[in-house]
Amino acid sequence: MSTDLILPSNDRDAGVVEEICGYLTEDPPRSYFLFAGAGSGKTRTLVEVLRRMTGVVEHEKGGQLALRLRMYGRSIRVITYTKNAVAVINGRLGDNSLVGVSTIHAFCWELISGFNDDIRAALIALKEIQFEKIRFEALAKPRGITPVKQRDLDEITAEIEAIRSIAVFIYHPDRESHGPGALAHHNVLDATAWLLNNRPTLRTILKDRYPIVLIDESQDTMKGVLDALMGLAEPRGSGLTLGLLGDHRQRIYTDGHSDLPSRVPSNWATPELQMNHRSQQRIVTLINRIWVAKLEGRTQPANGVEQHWRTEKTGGLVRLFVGSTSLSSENKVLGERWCADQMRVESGSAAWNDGEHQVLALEHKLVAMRGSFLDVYGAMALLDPNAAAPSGSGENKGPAVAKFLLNELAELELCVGRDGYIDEFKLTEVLRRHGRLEIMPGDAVARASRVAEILQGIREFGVACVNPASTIGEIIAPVLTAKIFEIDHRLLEAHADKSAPPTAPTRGQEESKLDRMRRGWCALFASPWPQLQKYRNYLAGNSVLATHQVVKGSEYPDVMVVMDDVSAGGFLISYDKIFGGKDLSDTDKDNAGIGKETTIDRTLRLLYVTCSRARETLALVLWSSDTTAALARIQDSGWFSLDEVREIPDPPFTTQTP
Ligand SMILES: Nc1ncnc2c1ncn2[C@@H]1O[C@H](COP(=O)(O)OP(=O)(O)OP(=O)(O)O)[C@@H](O)[C@H]1O
Repeated sequence: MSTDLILPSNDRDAGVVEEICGYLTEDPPRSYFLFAGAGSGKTRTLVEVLRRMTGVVEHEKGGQLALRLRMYGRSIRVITYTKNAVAVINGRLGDNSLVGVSTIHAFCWELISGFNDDIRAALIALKEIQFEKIRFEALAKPRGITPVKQRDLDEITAEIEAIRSIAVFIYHPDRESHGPGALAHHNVLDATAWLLNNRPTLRTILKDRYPIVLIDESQDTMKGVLDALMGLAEPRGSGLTLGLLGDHRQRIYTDGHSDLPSRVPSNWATPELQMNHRSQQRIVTLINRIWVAKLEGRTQPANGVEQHWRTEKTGGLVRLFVGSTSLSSENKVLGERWCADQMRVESGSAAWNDGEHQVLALEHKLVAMRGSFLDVYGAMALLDPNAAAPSGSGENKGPAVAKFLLNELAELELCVGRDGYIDEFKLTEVLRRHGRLEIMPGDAVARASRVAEILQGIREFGVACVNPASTIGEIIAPVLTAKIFEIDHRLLEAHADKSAPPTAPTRGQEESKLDRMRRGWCALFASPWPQLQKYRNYLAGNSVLATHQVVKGSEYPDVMVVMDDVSAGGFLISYDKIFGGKDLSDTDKDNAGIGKETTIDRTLRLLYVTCSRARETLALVLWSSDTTAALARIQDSGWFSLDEVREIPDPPFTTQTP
């Protein structure tokens, strides 16, 4: 396969929409797997197909299909990975009663909710399978079922008994459910997969309601549900037609099949999108080369279409910066600023100057350090490790106990001018929105006194706000004292408690939730006030910082990918191994030997995803444990030309004036 192609046209994929419409309207219809690489315009293709299949855009066979769907009260179902993607597709599609778009969780719950006896049976069956697996594995070992294993087995038996006693199961796709009968997200997917495999009625209901199901990001779709649906779509003409859209090069979660293309039945159609409409030529050639790279430890096949850039996008700038990972975190951040400065000089793009380029780091802590909100992030992670960081699903609310700091306080802050002046009109609006005006005393004297109390609290808040040295604890004190909002009692109690925080546990030492949260509160109240706003922005996805994993589906003009294995501290990903600064471990070699997924496979895909987010310029910053070895390997790889690679100098870093 050649990597650098001369392009005849931007329209080489123009026939794919019609090709897919043909498969869906054949008699019997034919399932398909659409290979759609990064920036290939999957969503546009999907929406255009749906428009034709539902009679919005004139299409002879599509019009007939729409008529049949309408006659039998059926619709086409589209399953996407995030709620954001649901909104994008619905937005582009407009009002269309013949198409239902949802996440897989919402889809599964829609199918099974209310069938409480079936859900119960599924959950018990799944627990019994788990029980048998643990028992079987334990019996195969010389020590047999040890007391610890027996405890695990007893726990499962108790869980089965608890499930038996539940009459009604509850679930909400957009949030955690609590209380008796509450199902976790994975329970719903597992139960649906089990029921589709074991309950013919559910299969009939599904086919009858949704004869066509199209699944976006199928490479990351939970394999249990995907397998059940793929089984239902066989043989052709069974009543269910599937359309899978995906890019196995962009698989970053472990839920999906490790090599989906190889599992696609041979009688399915496999159309391909060959264009990359997003990125400049240099970025497209880089991702093409990355994907076909022959690397030691790679088990993942290099199958997939080579992409073509648009004829007018013949530019693009890529630089790889390599520095020593032994530098302190602070120096790494300064080093990355130096890299951004080099990008500014070489690309002439003002974004690199103004810090408007998108920084992608491997892990939330690294992002928090680069975004100067590490104290607040660390504190939030202690309050609720599962809710402190954006998840990529678009629903990031932060720890529920800190809701006041993330919502009401942010609104209050907007009522304060730069000089600490309070905009009373805005303030009244905020108080009204939170129902605080309704509970004002009716009596005129009491009311005046209450207003004075609130204003006093707000004024003190305003003064503290404009002082960047204020801590979060100091900022909220007057707001709490004046009881301006209704606040979670846990926050109130924590703020009133002036005791010192418990000491952090040592490695391997257990810590109670109470102690962990107390440490979180103390750290939060002691954190510098300006960090809170930065943290809120990050949580809401409005920051120029993100982790590698949450950028699925996004694109940015200028991207810096920070590759720092040591600070990230994980073991599943290692950029240094890909770039040659670190040797493969024995486990990597063993896994590669038996064809099991390796660190190299996972890291390569993540690198593919991050690089393919860039439209114009891309800076890769590698913090390596052996810069000399890495630089030599990089030279051999052929991914970059010599003048695209820079060694990051030792600190102090000097930048050039713009
Ligand atoms: N046919 C087209 N002509 C011109 N631009 C297009 C076309 N299709 C898509 N684009 C543009 O290319 C960019 C990438 O499209 P899109 O985000 O839909 O790709 P994608 O396939 O979802 O990519 P990824 O899987 O990498 O997230 C967008 O800016 C989009 O507007």
